[in-house]
Amino acid sequence: MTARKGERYSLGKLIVQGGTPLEGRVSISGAKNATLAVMAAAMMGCGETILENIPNIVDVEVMMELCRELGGEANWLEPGTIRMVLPDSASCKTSYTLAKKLRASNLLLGALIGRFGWAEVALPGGDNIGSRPMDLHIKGLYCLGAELKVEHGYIRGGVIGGGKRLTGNKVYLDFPSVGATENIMMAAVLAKGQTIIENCAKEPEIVDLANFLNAMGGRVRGAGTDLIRIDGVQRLEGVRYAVIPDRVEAGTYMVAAAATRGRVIVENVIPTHLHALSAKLREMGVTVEEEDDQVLVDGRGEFRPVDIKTMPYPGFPTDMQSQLMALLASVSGTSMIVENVYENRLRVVDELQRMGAQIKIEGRTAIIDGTSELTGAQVKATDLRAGAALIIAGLIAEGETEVSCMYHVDRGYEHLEEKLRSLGAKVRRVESSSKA
Ligand SMILES: CC(=O)N[C@H]1[C@@H](OP(=O)(O)OP(=O)(O)OC[C@H]2O[C@@H](n3ccc(=O)[nH]c3=O)[C@H](O)[C@@H]2O)O[C@H](CO)[C@@H](O)[C@@H]1O
Ligand SMILES: C=C(OP(=O)(O)O)C(=O)O
Repeated sequence: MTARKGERYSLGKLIVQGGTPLEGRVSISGAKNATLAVMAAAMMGCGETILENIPNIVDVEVMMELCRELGGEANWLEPGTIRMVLPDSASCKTSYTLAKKLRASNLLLGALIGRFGWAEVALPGGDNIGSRPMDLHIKGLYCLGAELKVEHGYIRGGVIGGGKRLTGNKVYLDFPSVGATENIMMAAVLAKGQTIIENCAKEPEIVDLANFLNAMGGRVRGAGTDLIRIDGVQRLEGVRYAVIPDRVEAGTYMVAAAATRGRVIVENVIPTHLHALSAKLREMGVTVEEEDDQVLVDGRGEFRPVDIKTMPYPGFPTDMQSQLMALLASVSGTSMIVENVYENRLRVVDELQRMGAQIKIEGRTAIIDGTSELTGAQVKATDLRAGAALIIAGLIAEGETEVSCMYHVDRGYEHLEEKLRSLGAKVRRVESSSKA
């Protein structure tokens, strides 16, 4: 596949001309967060794995680089399809340089310890949206017999007393952490005996990972409920697998359609994954109709303000909160958003205020008074979803908005400009030489 580095590693800005309702159809790419977990798990298989429906985004590129750094192979076979293989001679070490670029590098911990009994991984990066500790991952892996130390920015360690295989056990998570559930699942799938993860995460990405591990020969049951049971197997085989569609990308286009008072059919989605968002949009007065693998969003009506609390799945996703805030900033009346997952995920408010949004923060709550018109301004993406929110705000604002720090957005949205332009949006990328 030809490199498209100019686009994917862009430091550029997005210029958004507001005022055009989005109309048409948009097809949703594979889920970033499912892809990254499945890619980590692919490194546990003996032989090559072919993954389909893979989005061409920066985080996927970095995960492929991490696989190569470990001594494996990872390459695009065609758009949407990658091939990965990690041999028995893998190094089990990831560098700070790569690991810091994304959150999901932390999933190599469970994958490597599960397969090789040992790992040394640099602490991950990802969005700066609040404290993102690894204590639940480490405690969970300790229950399976791995002793891990955090030293000099790395998590190092392996099976207590040496050896390659962990031992299944009961793990209770204090909070249903997505990453901790994924790491423990991967470590447990090759452990001796049975592991039970209680109060685990229930996100669709967890179910996708379980399906992938099972396709490789694992025995994982209960994914999607709050108790996962895993019977350890001796080995996993490389397979061919297609990841689920991205519910956050889908949700972003749904909100953009509503915000611009447009009408868009969002295709290649699993509508049940979008229920928390669809319910809120309907409560606002937006028409949302589901059919098989598509959702129609029609925003040509009167909107009411709503209140939102972010929660683990099936609650309202934290990853959709900023985008909805941009929409609510244009809805008359007072709406409230309570961010329960990350204590610092309201930083987008400062940027929306530059565009004239009337939003106050009290603790973890944003109080949005949607009476004033948004106006185009120079703003910066403070994280991936904040960037998406500012683009939505730009689409409804009067005049031109310049969203800088687009590298955040490039971590998670495939072909963003093309997709927006196909819906009639006036957007263009301008390269810049600095990250600011
Ligand atoms: C790559 C990926 O899949 N990222 C998603 C994943 O992130 P990630 O897996 O990092 O999110 P978690 O579910 O682990 O984090 C949720 C909460 O748990 C806390 N926590 C987490 C782990 C831990 O050991 N200790 C602890 O206290 C975090 O501080 C946070 O407050 O789920 C988040 C919650 O849906 C999403 O926003 C991210 O898009
Ligand atoms: C927070 C997110 O990503 P990450 O966990 O990769 O930082 C996100 O996808 O919104």
